[in-house]
Amino acid sequence: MSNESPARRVLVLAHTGRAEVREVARACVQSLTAHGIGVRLLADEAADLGLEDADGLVETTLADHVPGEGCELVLVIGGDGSILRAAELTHETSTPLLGVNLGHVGFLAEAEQEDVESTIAAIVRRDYTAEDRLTLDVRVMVGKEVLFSTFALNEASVEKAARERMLEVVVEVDDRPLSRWGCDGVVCATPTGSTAYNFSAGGPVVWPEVEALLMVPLSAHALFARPMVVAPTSVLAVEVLANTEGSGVLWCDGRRTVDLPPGARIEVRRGARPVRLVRLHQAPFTDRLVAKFDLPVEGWRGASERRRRDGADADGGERDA
Ligand SMILES: NC(=O)c1ccc[n+]([C@@H]2O[C@H](COP(=O)([O-])OP(=O)(O)OC[C@H]3O[C@@H](n4cnc5c(N)ncnc54)[C@H](O)[C@@H]3O)[C@@H](O)[C@H]2O)c1
Ligand SMILES: Nc1ncnc2c1ncn2[C@@H]1O[C@H](COP(=O)(O)OP(=O)(O)OP(=O)(O)O)[C@@H](O)[C@H]1O
Repeated sequence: MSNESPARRVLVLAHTGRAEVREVARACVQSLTAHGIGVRLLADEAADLGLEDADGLVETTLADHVPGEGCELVLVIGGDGSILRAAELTHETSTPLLGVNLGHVGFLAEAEQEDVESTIAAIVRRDYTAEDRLTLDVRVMVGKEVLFSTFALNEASVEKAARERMLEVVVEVDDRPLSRWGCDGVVCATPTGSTAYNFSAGGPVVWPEVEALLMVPLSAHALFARPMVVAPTSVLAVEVLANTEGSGVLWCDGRRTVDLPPGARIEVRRGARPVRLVRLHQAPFTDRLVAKFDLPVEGWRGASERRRRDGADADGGERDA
């Protein structure tokens, strides 16, 4: 490994368990270094990529390294799970994340596999912006003791631990009790997470520029069990009843977890530190939703479609009957 310190440095994180990801990751490392940009790799991923002995502009993280420190962005090669993992690894440094989707959905990714070359070119030209995504700060209290604290980019989900028992909770907004539910769980989500677990639970899709916190119950056995949207300044809480047999489990972004004993109280508020996602194009969120969820839009006749057709006609395209 080299001791030289490059003027520019990118952290490359890859889902190295997959052969096609390894191939794309190696190509990205080669291309970035060929443009004089330093690449940092996690030590185990460098080994998986066969780059542990690479020198020049490639460096691996040392035990005392904060992975994203000193890096202008993180190139994440994988799917949404990889981006959530990257958010965890770099939360401290708020280094912007640029996802290249080699997963299944890749809702959070900005580029697809076929865009790798243009993505590297945009990095080289510094032709990108970073968008702040609202996060959650999540704290689990048992009595006065803080049992666990973490952040979430998608959601904090309080779930029942045993499949044969409902979870008994009281939910609270801004220090006022709202309702008591026997349920499978409660999802507290961000706008970013609105298309993930919240979406499956019947919560609303929230455009990312909206600042809000969401709360949606999972299979609540109750007449009032609607998805809720509250101000970003609100504080949500879910209390697992103290005198209940069912205990629970907290999951944040499907990654950070803790068991919830009866009496646990989970507090969720806007995170102090956003996650920054790199934008390469200014494509509207609506287009991403349509593309990723494969929504039917044939027959739409809006203004931009009319302009597009008029342009095609002027170029000799066929006119509609
Ligand atoms: N019933 C459900 O829908 C359910 C259950 C558990 C977890 N999840 C989600 O899985 C996430 C963890 O993702 P993973 O990839 O590590 O696990 P995973 O491999 O189990 O994938 C979960 C799915 O959620 C998608 N996803 C993740 N974040 C998304 C987002 N912001 N918008 C749209 N789709 C998104 C992924 O692409 C994937 O298809 C959690 O944060 C949670 O939102 C969903
Ligand atoms: N280098 C890695 N080592 C170990 N696990 C990883 C690595 N990269 C990603 N993962 C984990 O693998 C799982 C799947 O990640 P991936 O990004 O491929 O998501 P996916 O589910 O295949 O795609 P999508 O989420 O877009 O549908 C996630 O839990 C993620 O945290």
